[in-house]
Amino acid sequence: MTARILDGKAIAAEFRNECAVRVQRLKEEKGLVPGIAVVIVGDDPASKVYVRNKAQACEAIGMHSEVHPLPAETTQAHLLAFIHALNAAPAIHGILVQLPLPKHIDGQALIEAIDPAKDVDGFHQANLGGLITGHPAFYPCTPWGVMKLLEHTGIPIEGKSAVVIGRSNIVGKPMGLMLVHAGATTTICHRKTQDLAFHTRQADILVAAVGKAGLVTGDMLKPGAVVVDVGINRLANGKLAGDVDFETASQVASWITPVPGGVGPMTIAMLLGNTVKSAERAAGLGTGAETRIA
Ligand SMILES: Nc1nc(=O)c2c([nH]1)NC[C@@H]1CN(c3ccc(C(=O)N[C@@H](CCC(=O)O)C(=O)O)cc3)C=[N+]21
Repeated sequence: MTARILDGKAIAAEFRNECAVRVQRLKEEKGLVPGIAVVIVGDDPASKVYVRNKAQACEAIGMHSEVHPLPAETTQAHLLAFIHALNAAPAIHGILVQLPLPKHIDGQALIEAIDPAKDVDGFHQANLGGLITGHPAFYPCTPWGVMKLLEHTGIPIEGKSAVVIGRSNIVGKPMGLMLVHAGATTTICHRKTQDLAFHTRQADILVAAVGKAGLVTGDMLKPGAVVVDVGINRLANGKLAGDVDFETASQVASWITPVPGGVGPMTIAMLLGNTVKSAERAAGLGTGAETRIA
């Protein structure tokens, strides 16, 4: 079998176009421009690239975006005060604190300081907790983007066997919950899992979110599986690679995401979606179909 490419770049572009229409409607009907504030502490070079990409994506659909670069030695107290000010700013509908943060900063405390109604990353406890019952204010962008990719295959999730590799708070755990909500029998594997291949071979849907290049090879897959690669690993030669060995996996899978051009662009598109959603709520507009998963 040769897998079909699950083209995140194209699907993200389509979703961004839908967001642009919603931004236009907000402007015309409510005179409101959705706004996002990105706080970036220190000068991690990778973070700078991401933040620039996010800002460009926002501006391209007519949103307001502001980036607040703060020096690495900024204090926790200053950052908390900064976030409180953004919470109170009416022009700001989404607040994102770029991770990773310098070591002296308590990142969790910063995330909890964000108004959950502006937590467009979906990282606040109130939103991650809301995932349990299925009604958070915002879904975390990466797993939500994965759900959109799965939807695109047209393959029903209900009753399928899903395996997530990775148990992080921002990808693996919320991903597992979303798949459960969508009706998949779901296993979350992680570094303590005894026989990873035993589990992955059962998977109709496999999501790898570990950060280890080449972890998943074709021989570990069930023939016809849908394979979603969340990993972004910078190789020694400067190239990006996922957690999945594309060469062998694409011989066995029915659908597979590339890296780059798979999950990454979806993450950014979902961030825009969450910010537009937040602005729609502020304007008293509906929060219907676009908030549902799968
Ligand atoms: N508060 C916070 N929220 C985040 O969502 C967040 C964060 N911090 N810190 C860093 C990670 C990483 N992340 C990516 C988003 C898009 C691409 C992306 O678009 N990647 C392109 C390739 C980009 C390249 O060439 O480097 C692709 O996969 O095609 C990658 C990584 C969001 N993150």
